[in-house]
Amino acid sequence: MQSLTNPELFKEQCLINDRWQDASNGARIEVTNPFDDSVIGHVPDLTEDDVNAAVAHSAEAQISWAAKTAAERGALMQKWADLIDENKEDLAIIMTKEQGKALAESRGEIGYGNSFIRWFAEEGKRVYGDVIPATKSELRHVILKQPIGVCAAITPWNFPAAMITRKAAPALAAGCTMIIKPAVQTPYSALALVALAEKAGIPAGVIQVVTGDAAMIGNILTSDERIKKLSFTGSTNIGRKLMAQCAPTIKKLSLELGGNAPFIVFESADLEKAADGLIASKFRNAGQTCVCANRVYVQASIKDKFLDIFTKKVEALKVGNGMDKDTDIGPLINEDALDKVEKLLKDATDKGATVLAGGSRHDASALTYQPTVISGVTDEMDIATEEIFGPVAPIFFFDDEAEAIKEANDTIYGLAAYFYSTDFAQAWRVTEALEYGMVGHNTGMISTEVAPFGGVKQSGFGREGSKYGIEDYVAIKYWCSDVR
Ligand SMILES: NC(=O)c1ccc[n+]([C@@H]2O[C@H](COP(=O)([O-])OP(=O)(O)OC[C@H]3O[C@@H](n4cnc5c(N)ncnc54)[C@H](O)[C@@H]3O)[C@@H](O)[C@H]2O)c1
Ligand SMILES: O=C[C@H](O)CS(=O)(=O)O
Repeated sequence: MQSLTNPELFKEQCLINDRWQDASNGARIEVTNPFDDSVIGHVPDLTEDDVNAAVAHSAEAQISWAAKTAAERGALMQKWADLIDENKEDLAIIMTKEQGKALAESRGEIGYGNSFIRWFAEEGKRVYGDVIPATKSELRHVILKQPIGVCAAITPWNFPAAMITRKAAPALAAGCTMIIKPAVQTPYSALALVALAEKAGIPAGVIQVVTGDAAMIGNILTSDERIKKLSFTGSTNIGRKLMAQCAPTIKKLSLELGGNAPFIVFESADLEKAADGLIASKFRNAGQTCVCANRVYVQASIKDKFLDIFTKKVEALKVGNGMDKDTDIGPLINEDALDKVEKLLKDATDKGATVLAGGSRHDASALTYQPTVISGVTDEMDIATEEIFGPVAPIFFFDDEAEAIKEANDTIYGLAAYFYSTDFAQAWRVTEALEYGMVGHNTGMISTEVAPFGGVKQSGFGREGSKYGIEDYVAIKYWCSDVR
């Protein structure tokens, strides 16, 4: 890949144990740039034997990795984080080339992803147990927390780096090893991160990336007894499937799944701030994030004023090549994603919605779409229940708080929700009433390594980041001892 300061970061092989290798049968998968459909390169289409070898190396490496102290693991993780910081621009270029997002967003994701490595390098030192007061004079009750062992991660294309480190960091800090299967559309960010982990001195087999047929690799990662936990981030449909595949071996599971975030603008809101927050939440990554505003509810009493402010901001957004510094919105990931956006929009307008801005493909390239606002959206439209995963803001209207809460909660999902209000009594009521794992109040950007990221209902379970995130990678052992 041209334009990299450190071309060695562009890996077209997988690191299995201590060797960068092709698939044993030489099979390869082509990877393209979603902005112009140019071929970026190829990655191995690994065989079952190749993936099973990675599992074996992971199991072997886990023993010595767990034997290190948390401080020793943390020091190696900090070296890894230092190398990521040093190579941030190259990592961002790789990400924009393979995923399409604006370069500024890629830089942001690299920093966000690295924050998990630094956070858990420290959290690993705080995996405390307990000594419980004796129930009898001769008995001692002690609680140990130990690493659960070999872990696997299956990650999506929309955040090719952060979804990797948000899983690998707590796993490694706890003394686990990790095998990662990135999305086939965006493998290079994962491979570059692992190359830097190797350079930092993280031992062979501790963190590996396997590329190839998703179903085949998934079958191995969900069924192999040696793998004790699977962490999946992706669609709810695939999450259900993987959950079922993990059942026979009772694997520990974390599921970060789909979303359908409501974004509520109450009449007491600062409308300028609300419009800025909606731009940030809705159009980040061209609307391809699990926590994007997916349904916008505007109180009827301020709808005209808010829509005027918001629509003008949407029309100012620039669509283009993510590598151009002025680009706000890059391409969608593939033709299927674009087709879905067009189908949802046609269904909505056929059923009476009105286009206030955008509404069609952009001429910047084949997979770009105009940032779009539609109003007069109703529950009868498919866009009310489906995750759009594109730059379209559907506007609903409501009269009172009770109606807004009822509408906001009317979904199988429960990942993120947002509302703007300067009435703090209302803020307490609304936050407590919203059935979501995360609530943004007067902000459209909530994600940080210090807070627990995750959902309820069919958005999954488990939490990533925060003081809670490492708990998913340890097992509690109760030791009862008669000291007579
Ligand atoms: N909750 C979160 O933190 C979060 C974060 C990012 C994305 N997502 C969700 O992910 C979805 C978009 O990402 P996507 O299109 O990559 O999702 P996806 O579910 O299609 O794919 C996610 C990962 O699963 C793999 N996969 C697909 N089928 C598989 C199978 N049968 N066995 C094993 N692995 C399989 C894919 O190759 C990819 O690596 C959206 O629904 C979005 O909301 C959620
Ligand atoms: O798409 C899902 C990501 O988790 C979004 S965020 O970058 O963590 O907000």
